[in-house]
Amino acid sequence: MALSYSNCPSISRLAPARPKLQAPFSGPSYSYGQSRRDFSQISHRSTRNKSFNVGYMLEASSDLTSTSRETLSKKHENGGLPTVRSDESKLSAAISISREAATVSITVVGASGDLARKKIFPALFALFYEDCLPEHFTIFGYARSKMTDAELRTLVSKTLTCRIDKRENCNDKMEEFLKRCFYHSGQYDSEENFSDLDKKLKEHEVAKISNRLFYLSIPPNIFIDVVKCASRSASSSNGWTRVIVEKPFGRDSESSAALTRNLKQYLDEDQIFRIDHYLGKELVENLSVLRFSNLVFEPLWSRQYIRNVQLIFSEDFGTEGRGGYFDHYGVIRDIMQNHLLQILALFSMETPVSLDAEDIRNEKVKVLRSMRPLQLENIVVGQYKSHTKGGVAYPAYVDDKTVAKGSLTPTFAAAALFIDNARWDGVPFLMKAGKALHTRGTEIRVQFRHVPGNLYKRNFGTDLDRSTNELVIRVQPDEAIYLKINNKIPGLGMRLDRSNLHLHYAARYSKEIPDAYERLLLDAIEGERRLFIRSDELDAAWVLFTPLLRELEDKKIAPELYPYGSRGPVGAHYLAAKYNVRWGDLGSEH
Ligand SMILES: NC(=O)C1=CN([C@@H]2O[C@H](COP(=O)(O)OP(=O)(O)OC[C@H]3O[C@@H](n4cnc5c(N)ncnc54)[C@H](OP(=O)(O)O)[C@@H]3O)[C@@H](O)[C@H]2O)C=CC1
Ligand SMILES: O=C1O[C@H](COP(=O)(O)O)[C@@H](O)[C@H](O)[C@H]1O
Repeated sequence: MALSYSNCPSISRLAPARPKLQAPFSGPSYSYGQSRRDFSQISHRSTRNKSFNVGYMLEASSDLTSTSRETLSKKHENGGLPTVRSDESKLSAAISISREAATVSITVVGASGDLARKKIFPALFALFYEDCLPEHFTIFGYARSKMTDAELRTLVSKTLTCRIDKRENCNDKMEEFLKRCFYHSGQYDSEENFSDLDKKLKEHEVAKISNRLFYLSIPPNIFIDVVKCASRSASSSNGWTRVIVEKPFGRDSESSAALTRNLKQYLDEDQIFRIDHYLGKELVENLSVLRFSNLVFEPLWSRQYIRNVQLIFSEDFGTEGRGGYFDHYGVIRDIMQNHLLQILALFSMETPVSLDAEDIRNEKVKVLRSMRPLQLENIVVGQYKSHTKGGVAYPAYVDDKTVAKGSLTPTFAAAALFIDNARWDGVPFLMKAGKALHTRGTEIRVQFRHVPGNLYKRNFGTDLDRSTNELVIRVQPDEAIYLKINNKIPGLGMRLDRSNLHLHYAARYSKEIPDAYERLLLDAIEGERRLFIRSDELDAAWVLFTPLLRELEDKKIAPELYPYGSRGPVGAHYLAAKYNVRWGDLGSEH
């Protein structure tokens, strides 16, 4: 059955970008560009917007033949709104032909591994299920393990699931998807093996243009070998070649800079898609919408009204199975320096000029560069120890055989960070991240200041803090946004209580929320870079954490032990108390 994109959900999330200043077809890597998801919006947009949609569409159509590209380019240069209007249907037709004229080959390097099985193949299937993959696409698994195509398909099929709201034809769809999956076994440092892959990819690239996406789902020590071999022996000869790089992006400023330098020996920055999957989470993406499209929030978004901001990550399981990796990095590098810091940057950045990837990333870099590097007195580290509960014995971190004996690696950390700019001067941004805690969840909590001269302060008793407003963005699980307000309890008396204005996603939206990897894979295929980390962002992030990480290691700071399944070390409460903050209770809406 021929596939079409027609059912792929239109993405109102991709708002029109600013017109590009450079020529749309310049540069070494083709930008297959924005999706037909954008094109589906064209007819709803104003004439004014159409002018930059042309730029957008031109970029999108970089896989057109040169003649049609030139024709489209000329139309753009003419500034030609009238032309655009009259030629809209021709343009759409040309673009749809162009899409048929390109194959996208997706190679998952490290296909035998955990992430590939758990996240990448299921995300690709979900995109296929939603008709979001191009008509001509092929998926190749690449790793050292010996496997046939059939064995890969069996491996992959075990983790595929169908969308809960659309179960029809699920098995057919799975079969169809699996038929497009192939496997090539090879070494990560063998150009010859990548040349063989190249030949196999070519056999499946039926369209005129071949675009290639490599997903590096492998340990970081082999990133460069793979990039070197893939770029020399298996990059596209007439379309784009992009590489998704998984974290960790180094261990500190130096190693991260070295990684970037080495990647750039073989790739241009715009071919590198550094993934932080938290940026693909629905509520993280919604942060900007909440802030910049609701008048009620943005005016309050500063030191004037916000007392503190909390970014809390908690997992109710340990490092099971990933101790080897984790012990080399620890929770500060694994969660704080990337996932939580990225959320912080989006939360606190100034209004970008537009929703264009570069404009957003410019603002993120600015705010990161306004932050104070973390200091030892503003951090508490912990490590889980064994604990028996209900007759079940839970292991200590150091019981993991892949973890070094006597390891001091933190599995928990709490930190106070500060942004030294006019908007946020003096506001503590508190981060807390831990494994093997009592619950699983990620939340952003915004505690507002007291109401000055509050007429009702008598009604709150002595604990004024309980009467301040709090905005909670529950990133996961059970996505929700709620605002804690004070309210009069109905009746003849004047008693107040705390109530929540509540947006509960499961109740409000029937559609299942896509996994972060789906969104990010689709963006990478479409050349949308907004949710990927630029190298200067990464540098700025490491500057904040590197001195502290070095000090922790040099001074061999011992983590405070906490029982598996507990709420973490008490030191985290002392740290918060130092800044007059009480941690929000994750998952609790009271
Ligand atoms: N798993 C997860 O939940 C997450 C993982 N990541 C990152 O994604 C990447 C992949 O993670 P994950 O799938 O867990 O990793 P794995 O440890 O499962 O490794 C993936 C594959 O790489 C090959 N490999 C493993 N170790 C080595 C080695 N020392 N030298 C050469 N090849 C090796 C193996 O394939 P073969 O032997 O067949 O060649 C393995 O199947 C990593 O960078 C990780 O940090 C990021 C976020 C979450
Ligand atoms: O990047 C990582 O993220 C996972 C948590 O991701 P989530 O989407 O399940 O919240 C974490 O378990 C892992 O240690 C870390 O490397």
